[in-house]
Amino acid sequence: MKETTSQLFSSASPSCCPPESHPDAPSAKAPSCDEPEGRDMEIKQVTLCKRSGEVKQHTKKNGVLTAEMVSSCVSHLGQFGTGLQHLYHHLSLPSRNLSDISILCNYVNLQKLELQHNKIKDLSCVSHMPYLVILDASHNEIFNFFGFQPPKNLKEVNLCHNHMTKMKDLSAYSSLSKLDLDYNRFSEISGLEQCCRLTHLSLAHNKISRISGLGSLPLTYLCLKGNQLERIEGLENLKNLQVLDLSMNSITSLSGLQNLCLLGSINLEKNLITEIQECKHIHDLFLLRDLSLLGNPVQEQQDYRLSVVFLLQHLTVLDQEKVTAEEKVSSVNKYDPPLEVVAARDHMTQLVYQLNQPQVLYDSTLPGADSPYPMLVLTGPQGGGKRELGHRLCQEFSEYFTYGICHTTRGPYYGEENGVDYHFVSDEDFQNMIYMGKFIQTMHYGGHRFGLTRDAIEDVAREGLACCLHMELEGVFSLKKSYFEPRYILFIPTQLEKYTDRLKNRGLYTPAQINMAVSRVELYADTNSKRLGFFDNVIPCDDLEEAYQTLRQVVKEYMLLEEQDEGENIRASHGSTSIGHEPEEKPPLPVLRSGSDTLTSHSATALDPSDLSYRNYFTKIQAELRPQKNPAELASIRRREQLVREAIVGKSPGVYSQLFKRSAQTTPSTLQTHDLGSHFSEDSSSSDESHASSVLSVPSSAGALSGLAEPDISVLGHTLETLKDQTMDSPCPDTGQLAIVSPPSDRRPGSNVMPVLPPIPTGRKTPAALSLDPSPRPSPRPAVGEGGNSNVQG
Ligand SMILES: Nc1ncnc2c1ncn2[C@@H]1O[C@H](COP(=O)(O)OP(=O)(O)OP(=O)(O)O)[C@@H](O)[C@H]1O
Repeated sequence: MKETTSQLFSSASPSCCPPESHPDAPSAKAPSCDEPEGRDMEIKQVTLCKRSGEVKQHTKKNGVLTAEMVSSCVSHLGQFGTGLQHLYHHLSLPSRNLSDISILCNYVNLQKLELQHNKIKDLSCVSHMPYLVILDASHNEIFNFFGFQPPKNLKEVNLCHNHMTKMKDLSAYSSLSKLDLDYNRFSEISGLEQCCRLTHLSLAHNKISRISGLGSLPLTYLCLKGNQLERIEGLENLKNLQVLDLSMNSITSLSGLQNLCLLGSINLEKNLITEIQECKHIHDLFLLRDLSLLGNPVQEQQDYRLSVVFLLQHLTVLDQEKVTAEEKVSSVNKYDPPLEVVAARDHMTQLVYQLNQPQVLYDSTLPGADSPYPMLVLTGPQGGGKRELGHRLCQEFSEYFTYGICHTTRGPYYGEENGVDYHFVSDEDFQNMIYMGKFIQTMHYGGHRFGLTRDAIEDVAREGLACCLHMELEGVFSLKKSYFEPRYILFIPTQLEKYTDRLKNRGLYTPAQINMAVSRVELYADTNSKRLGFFDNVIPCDDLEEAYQTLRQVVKEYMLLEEQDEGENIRASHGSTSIGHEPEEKPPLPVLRSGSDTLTSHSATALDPSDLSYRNYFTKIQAELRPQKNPAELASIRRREQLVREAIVGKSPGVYSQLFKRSAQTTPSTLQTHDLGSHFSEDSSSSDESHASSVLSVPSSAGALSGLAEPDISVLGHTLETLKDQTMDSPCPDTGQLAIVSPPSDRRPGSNVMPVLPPIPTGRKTPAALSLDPSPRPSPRPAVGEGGNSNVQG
């Protein structure tokens, strides 16, 4: 179309709008609009050009750009100037063998000029194009960097594949936003500091050995591919950078990228990065989605891909391959497995090695899988005082408890005795014990291994005592997967400064160990708040004396000692309501309520007390695997039932219910995010929430929720009915009063004895048995004291 009318041809003419008519235009000799000769000449030239291909050919050979060629290559008609003349403003002359384009001095109105793949050395004509916005002179023979006066509006310049060696000050090119200078011979970046609009800069395949001169440019894209860089530097202020290509250099470290928080893509292919740990430098770049380390030595490292995916969990593409969800999960499970995964793996390991042992008749004092052995597990962060409290408890209640001694590979602290505090063993022995299937659970902590053997519990049981243990959270998770069903009491520091000081005063730990211990407080608090009833009780341990008083109170109530002392009849009433339980069958010793006594469920089959098979460990697991109500539902039901019970027995939420405040809105939603495995362990004990606060006077922390939930009428109706039936059927034999007890669903499923069972095994606690014991157990004693009393690592 542009070649059909002479009028339009004339629009492309330099004569239409002389440079002088534009205030910004540099002085250039151009015919004025009034000059009829100019227009005539142009029309003539173009006509000539159209008629004679020969002439055109001839012009090309010379490499001199002619007006005819210009006329045939202009496009994009637009209105221009005050008079709104029609002008072409786009000239495209690629691959014309041009070397002389001086004629373009006359084309002052061009806005876009494409001259790629020619033989141009001189671009000075551009000085006459005040309106030029885009210039592409790539693949030419230009030596002179920006050898023209700055067009005011010049935004995009492509000078790739030329022969330029030195950059110059471009502060006059204030509109410049995109600059491509690939394949030149620059050895230094300079002169760009004032280009305050420059967002795209490419200097690929030059000879740059150091990144400099970028100041704080607003770059969003930077390519320095194929240079001679050895380190990443000078980028720290490029806060807008989103895409960075540093491939094909000799870079060894990712240091220098850590502040570029908008980076979304980094190409570091074909460099010399050897360490996976280098990824830590870009770990905090939360917008980073695409990273390529192809062709780096680091790729040969074992588990390279999983490690990188783990370190950079926001990545969606690594080494040009999509990061899959499976890879993300596997990497987390490998390098920072959730507690459930750690516990499941540990449980599986111990179980497999145990099953691998030649099957022998085991002379066990422990009750069978169907009647759990009473255990008390004190848990909490290291050095929180649980060990001291456990020892003290075992001293005061020595008739009922003694200390279960774990194995550890760590050396004894000053004052610790082998066989009293721990069985101190070598790594090799510990590993052998694993192979021999000795452990019920193990865990790594602080570079050492800890483990509870079946024998350790057996030793205590043989004495007719209940076993008291202390362990970290992972141990609890693992133990919950076993057939033991202890009571779990969490000791948690609520004043972190005080806790830190206590750890420091012990003089046993390095700052890193202290940091780790302190950081784990949150883990415990989180577990408590997100897993209803996971712990049976939570006791703050900022003040050890107070904590101990609470502990002994809790334990007394577990064992119904107070009720006995005070002549109360609650225990008797429990006995009287037990199905198939004769009063004379009551165990002679106080009892510990097991963690699952209070399992509250609406599944009749799961709670049928006459179903003895339920108590079988494997049946229990199968039952857990069956589809069931989701934890949020169960928790909600439990809360509501508890509300009813509390209302009936006239109990208000206990003092510790406020310890870890939770909101009714957040807890269920968090629960829903747990995996199925975590529900299992939770279900086996979570009901203790209701039990702890309904039957015990010291409620569990989970009781905090009790006042928050809106009662569900149907559930309340059901619970009220159940309780009514119970109380009607269960007159207290001693007092004749109606005893308030938990509904049958609150008891250990299948229990045919008191709901507070199991009993401490008494069979072997006889003087004879004790006197036959060749190595009487040392009496429990306080553990390593506080206050830094000359603690030396053994
Ligand atoms: N079998 C086990 N399973 C899990 N955790 C265990 C086990 N045995 C001990 N632990 C726990 O491992 C952590 C480190 O044990 P260590 O004996 O070194 O602690 P500590 O410095 O003496 O502090 P604490 O007074 O809490 O025991 C402690 O929190 C301890 O309770």
